[in-house]
Amino acid sequence: MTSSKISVERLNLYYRDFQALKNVNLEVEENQVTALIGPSGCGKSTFLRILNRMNDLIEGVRVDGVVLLDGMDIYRQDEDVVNLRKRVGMVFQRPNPFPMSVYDNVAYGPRIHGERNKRKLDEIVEKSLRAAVLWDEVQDRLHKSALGLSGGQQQRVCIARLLAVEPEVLLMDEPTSALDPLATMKIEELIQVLKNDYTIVIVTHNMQQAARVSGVTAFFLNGDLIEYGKTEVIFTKPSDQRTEDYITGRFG
Ligand SMILES: Nc1ncnc2c1ncn2[C@@H]1O[C@H](COP(=O)(O)OP(=O)(O)OP(=O)(O)O)[C@@H](O)[C@H]1O
Repeated sequence: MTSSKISVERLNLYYRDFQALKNVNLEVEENQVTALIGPSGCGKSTFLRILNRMNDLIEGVRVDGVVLLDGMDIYRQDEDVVNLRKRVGMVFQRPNPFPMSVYDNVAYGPRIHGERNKRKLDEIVEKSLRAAVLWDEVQDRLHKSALGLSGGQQQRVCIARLLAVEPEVLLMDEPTSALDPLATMKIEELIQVLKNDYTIVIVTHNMQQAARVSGVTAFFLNGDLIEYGKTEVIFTKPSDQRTEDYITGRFG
């Protein structure tokens, strides 16, 4: 049995008069990894940002349609956007730890949300770093700058920073595009572990990566969601010719 964590219904997004998403309908399953694939400019990142209202920060954006998170519309007027972004956190292409220690990066969110107790913060930092499979690598350098870590470690600091505020959904926008193959593999392994506790939506340009990490794949083209379904089906027997052309490398 699977259930939807997020339901997107009749979603349109405009950047001023340019329509970047066209009548998109998609169910994001709970405790599943959903991969968004498609050629550059098709609207993957725009769609990802819909899910925690990051597009609100871009001038000239207009959204219509419905996005339900656990059945509640996140675009309703009284939605608490700060709380929404705590529940639906985001990891970006380039690791972007704050220029502060590893510890302070991870403690940042809980502190903002009012946690002051040192012992409690220590616990949260350790738990989050363990969950991001980074603890063993950084436990003796917690108070050194996160910027001194490798790219892959920095990306895991960013993931630990998210986990520290106990999100429900993790949005990942090409999280390995700036990483070498070994660091990429570690993040992919981490995604497999995290999906037991979180609902994950990942944008990737890398089709092998989508096939490796996701259970569901959605293919976008020019702002349309062409189709989505079980990853193995999308990659072996897609129902739309355009999906087949894309996954077999005929364009994109
Ligand atoms: N801030 C913006 N203002 C105007 N147009 C934008 C803005 N951001 C994106 N677009 C346009 O919306 C469309 C979708 O862009 P988006 O970045 O979502 O695509 P993408 O599939 O994630 O691309 P990529 O794989 O290259 O990151 C593109 O045509 C892009 O030029």
